[in-house]
Amino acid sequence: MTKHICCCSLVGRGRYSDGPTQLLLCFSILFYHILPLSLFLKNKINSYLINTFQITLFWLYRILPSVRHKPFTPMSCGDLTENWNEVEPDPNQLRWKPFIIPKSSEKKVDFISGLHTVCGAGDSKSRNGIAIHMYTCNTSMTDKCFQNADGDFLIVPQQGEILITTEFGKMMVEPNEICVIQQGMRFSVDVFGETRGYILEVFGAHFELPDLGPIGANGMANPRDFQTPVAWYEDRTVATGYTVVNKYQGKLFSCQQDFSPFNVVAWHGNYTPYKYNLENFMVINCVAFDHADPSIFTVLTAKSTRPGVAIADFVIFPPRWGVADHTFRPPYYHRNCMSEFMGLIKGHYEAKEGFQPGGASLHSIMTPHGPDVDCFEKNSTAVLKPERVAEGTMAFMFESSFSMAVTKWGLDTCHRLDKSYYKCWEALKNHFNPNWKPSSK
Ligand SMILES: O=C(O)Cc1cc(O)ccc1O
Ligand SMILES: [Fe+2]
Repeated sequence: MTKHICCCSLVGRGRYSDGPTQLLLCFSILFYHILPLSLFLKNKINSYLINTFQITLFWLYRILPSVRHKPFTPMSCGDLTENWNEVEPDPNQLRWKPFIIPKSSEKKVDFISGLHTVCGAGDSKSRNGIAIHMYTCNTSMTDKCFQNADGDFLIVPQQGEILITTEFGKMMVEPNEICVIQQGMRFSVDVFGETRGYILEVFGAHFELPDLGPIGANGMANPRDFQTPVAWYEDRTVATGYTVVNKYQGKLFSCQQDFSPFNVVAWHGNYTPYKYNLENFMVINCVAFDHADPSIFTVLTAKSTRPGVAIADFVIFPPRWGVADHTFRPPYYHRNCMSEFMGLIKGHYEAKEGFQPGGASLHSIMTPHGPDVDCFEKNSTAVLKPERVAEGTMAFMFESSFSMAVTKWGLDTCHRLDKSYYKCWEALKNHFNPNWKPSSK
């Protein structure tokens, strides 16, 4: 079998080299995977293997160490939570209308105050779990940064580009691109209007490319298409106080310091933030008959310790050709041993009307779901010629082996739950005909 060398595992937990710009600083090494590591580079051409050992290391050469700050004190968490027992469990199919973005003329909301937890499971303390958040904001973070001590954020902008200043440099991330800010990396978000997006947070694992198995050397998300920032720094004293917000054990804390944390003059290593344009996804799919599992659309996965079982997969439904013969081409009706949270960046999802950009759906473990009645009827009799599917659209799924609980905000106080969702299947008819014969194969 072809040996594929394109697995990039940004694994491990680094410690920041956090002192003055000398080489005598701490670095971390973690022996984790048996895969070669590749480094996401600032340009698309020069992707290369950093080495063939199983290590994650990084050095940050900075002007002042992060330790020079006043003590952290608790602050309001708003709608951000890791309490999965706020409301009773709900096994129903759930669908949300587009989440409301506050108007800046009414209320200034930045990326942090605009975080709302929709659902999740597990726990940041035992380093095993997942949380799904929406961010809806209208104002840039000024003299304020965020760090997540609990896990990694995979950010999916849906409306409005976000300019993320990180300790490693700056990244502009537009809708149809995604980025990952790994555990502990400090960042600040600038926005340019009403802004909305989705966040998949994983505790205790990092995102990596899925193993390609029989696909071989290339396909799906290729390592060369991941981009990482170049070092950017400011040597800025902030006499009025710079605020560092720390998400720690599911709660928010803040502290003050008198300098910008974006004071990293240079960095080196393979534990970095990175971004990826979903247009670069090389789609693999059925070219004969039947409907492949959407795992073939996995962009990134956060593996659990159980082989083959993900804490969470980030899966997309990109524009593609549908060519399958003798096949009902849209998704099948199913119950899943995984939880499926779906969002829509743009366009229209093939299987359902009423699922709108900026909205979401959750089909929990073993909750039945599938195409709505119109999609079923239309595609049951459609002539199976080659057809473009999902042109101009981008839906995605956060698929998790965890049985997720929905928060009080998600079920109630966001006021976006579409209570009529179940009706889209009510008119499904019985078409069973025991005498039916296939006309031709
Ligand atoms: O439920 C969904 O819409 C997502 C999905 C799509 C698909 O093509 C097959 C299975 C699946 O869960
Ligand atoms: Fe599904």
